[in-house]
Amino acid sequence: MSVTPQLKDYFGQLSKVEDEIAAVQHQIEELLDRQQQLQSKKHDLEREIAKIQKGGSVVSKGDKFNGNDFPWSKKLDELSRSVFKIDEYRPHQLEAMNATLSGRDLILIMPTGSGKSLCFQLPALISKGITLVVSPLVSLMEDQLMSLDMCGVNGALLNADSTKEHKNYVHKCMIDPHSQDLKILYVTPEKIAKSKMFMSKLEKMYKAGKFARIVIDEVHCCSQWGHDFRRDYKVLGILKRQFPEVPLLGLTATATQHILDDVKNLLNVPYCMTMRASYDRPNLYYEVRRKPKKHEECVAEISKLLNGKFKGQIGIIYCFSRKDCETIAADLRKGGIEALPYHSDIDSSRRSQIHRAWAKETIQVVVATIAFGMGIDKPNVRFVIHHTMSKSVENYYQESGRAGRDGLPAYCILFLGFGDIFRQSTMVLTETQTALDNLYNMVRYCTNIERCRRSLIARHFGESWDFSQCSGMCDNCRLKRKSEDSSCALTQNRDITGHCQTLYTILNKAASQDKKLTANKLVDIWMKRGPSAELRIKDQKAPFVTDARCEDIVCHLLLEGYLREDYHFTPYTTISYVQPGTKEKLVTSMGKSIELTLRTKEQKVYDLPDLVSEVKVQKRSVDVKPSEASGCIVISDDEMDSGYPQSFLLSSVENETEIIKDEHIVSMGMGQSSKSSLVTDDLKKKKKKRKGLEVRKTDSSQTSKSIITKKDKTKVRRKRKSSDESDLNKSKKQKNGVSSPCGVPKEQTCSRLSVNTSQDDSGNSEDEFAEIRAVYTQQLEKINKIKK
Ligand SMILES: Nc1ncnc2c1ncn2[C@@H]1O[C@H](COP(=O)(O)OP(=O)(O)OP(=O)(O)O)[C@@H](O)[C@H]1O
Repeated sequence: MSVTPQLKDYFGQLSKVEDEIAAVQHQIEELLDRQQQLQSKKHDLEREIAKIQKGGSVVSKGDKFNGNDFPWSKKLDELSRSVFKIDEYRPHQLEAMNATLSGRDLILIMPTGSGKSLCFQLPALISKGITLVVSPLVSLMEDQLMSLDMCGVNGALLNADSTKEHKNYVHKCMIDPHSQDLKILYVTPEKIAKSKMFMSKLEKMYKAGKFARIVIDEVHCCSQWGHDFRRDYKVLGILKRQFPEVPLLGLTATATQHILDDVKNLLNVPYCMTMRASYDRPNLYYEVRRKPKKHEECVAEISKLLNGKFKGQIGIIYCFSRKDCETIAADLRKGGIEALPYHSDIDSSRRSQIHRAWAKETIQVVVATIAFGMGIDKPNVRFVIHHTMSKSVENYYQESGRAGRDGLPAYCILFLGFGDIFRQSTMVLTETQTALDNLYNMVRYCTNIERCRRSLIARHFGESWDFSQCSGMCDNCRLKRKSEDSSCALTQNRDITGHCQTLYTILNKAASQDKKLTANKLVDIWMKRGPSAELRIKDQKAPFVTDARCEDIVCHLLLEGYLREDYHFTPYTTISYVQPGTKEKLVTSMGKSIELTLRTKEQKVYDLPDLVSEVKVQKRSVDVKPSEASGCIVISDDEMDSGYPQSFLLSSVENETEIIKDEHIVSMGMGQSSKSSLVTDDLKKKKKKRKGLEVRKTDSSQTSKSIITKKDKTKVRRKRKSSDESDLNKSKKQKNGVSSPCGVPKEQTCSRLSVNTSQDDSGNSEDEFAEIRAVYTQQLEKINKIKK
């Protein structure tokens, strides 16, 4: 299609508007950050003032319900101790219970594992009559009934499997004004939606003055904008319409403002009270890792975690499919890890068996689909690993939130794989209108390399949260903290317009041959490899970036609308192809430029052979300097100038991602072959004086060289200790973590680089996690101080 002047004009205007929107968006982000900081400061100041003025009580919205002077307060305290064995309420529990006991309709939003159930279970014992609890899963209700039973509370469940006798008993309790037996009745939403008989019993219960409270668990399921929409939840509005006098309590861990408004309308409680606890789970450490391309490598990385820093600890690995669960669990078992799969194809008795084995800690890890979900109430889950990213931020928050319910540090590690984006998108495509947007928001969370992950989650749920409170409890903040020691900016924007144009050329060439390309195939053709040679662009050179970077670019272009997914349905599967997006003309005709934020320095930790202590990165090769076998060597500028040590030229070391191995070394300067002969006495003396791990930049007369010197003996020793015997024997070839500026062109190398431990659990993981624990403890102290 030719571009007419009018069209050109419109495109020009569109481009300007888009630029302005981007600029405004940037300002909004900055202002929101500032707002978060100010609000947090404001709350701290208010607390301090309140402490002084009121002898410690905190002014907050829920204050009205915060007291202990309600008619039921004494009984509430008694029962919490005697029945539930609880000495102290958690934040918002008391306010929520007082509000619902005062007859207020309330939606309570508290993080996973924060104790929402108590907020209706305890009031149920105080109120006259029966509390009706609508819950989405029978297993969830059964778990709760089991715990209630252990506390001596009489609860019941009605579902399709209930026997006639059980139904009769429950119906009798519902309508008999004298029966005080039953306190809590659990039903599925289907029961409300489909059983007229049950509704008539509820009417009678209402008339008999025995309808104490309506509780809707996982209340976000009402909204089709939510991540867990249940059709039958939509009819629950009937409850408040039929029983307006009965207080309603909605519970959820996740609801954006938009979902909340929707839920309130659907439930016929548009003006009900909302209590929202912070989404932040300060004890959870969030991290996103790039998923290794090969399945075996990914399993190896996970095994390393499970046998390393998570050894002896209990956790969950979430996978995309049932097949993935089976394969990964089997592979982990081969490596000696007690892992079992859990998914909906496994029959329910076996599932319960696996759940019990995990709960009793006879297995270390459950490798599960999201079927292993709601209602998991194990307090000491120390890690949740996502082998495949979740389909929305809400899902991720819920799934990862199963870690650390005891409040102690726990780790949430997500492996982001390029292909997983498309596996998920073809899956969620037909779910709800917003499913794809939700997925793309999740991808945005994963690909964000700048912002604090907990503030990204908080922002997603519309919460103002001061990200400075994270202080290193997510990978991005940790890197930021480390980079503050160096003089380099952590990120920089790169122009990727040329790459985008190349991709358009490839896609258009494919279209002209009536072919469609998946994202992976597009990257292959762009990288000039794979079978579809006829689609390669003749004059185009393979981009001088890694696979990973190519994928980042495609991903960014998708998220920003320069590319789009185009789905194709076959009788067996759905395929996602990539097409130019709606913004194609902006780039091809209007000269619009596109930028992508990248890390200035790839703070990757490399496994270097022991021969290497120093790396100088050039385009596709890396010059290394030999070290002594211990890996502890100091090379000063003088030594460099004096011609020591020899230089090795490494071949085929791909920027950023490759592990540098001995076989990469194709030449050694000046024929040096014995590493022991490389170490002079003088050097040995010097190395003892130095400590720390740093990268220095030295300027020779011709070029500026990036040099990494590895000086931390203790670190190296610790690393060596941790690797097994055979590794030690092979130590001439492997495992000596040194940070490298690989991938950064010479002129962009930094004077100091720090180690990205988020990518490394081989060497100093214990140090790293000790550090995280220390940060966490500090935070906890801060929080406790504020609370007091
Ligand atoms: N005040 C408290 N003190 C100590 N433990 C508590 C307190 N309140 C609740 N708990 C315990 O915390 C655990 C989690 O509570 P609960 O299952 O109610 O969480 P939840 O908020 O409903 O989580 P989810 O959203 O994941 O279902 C339970 O074992 C519960 O007994």
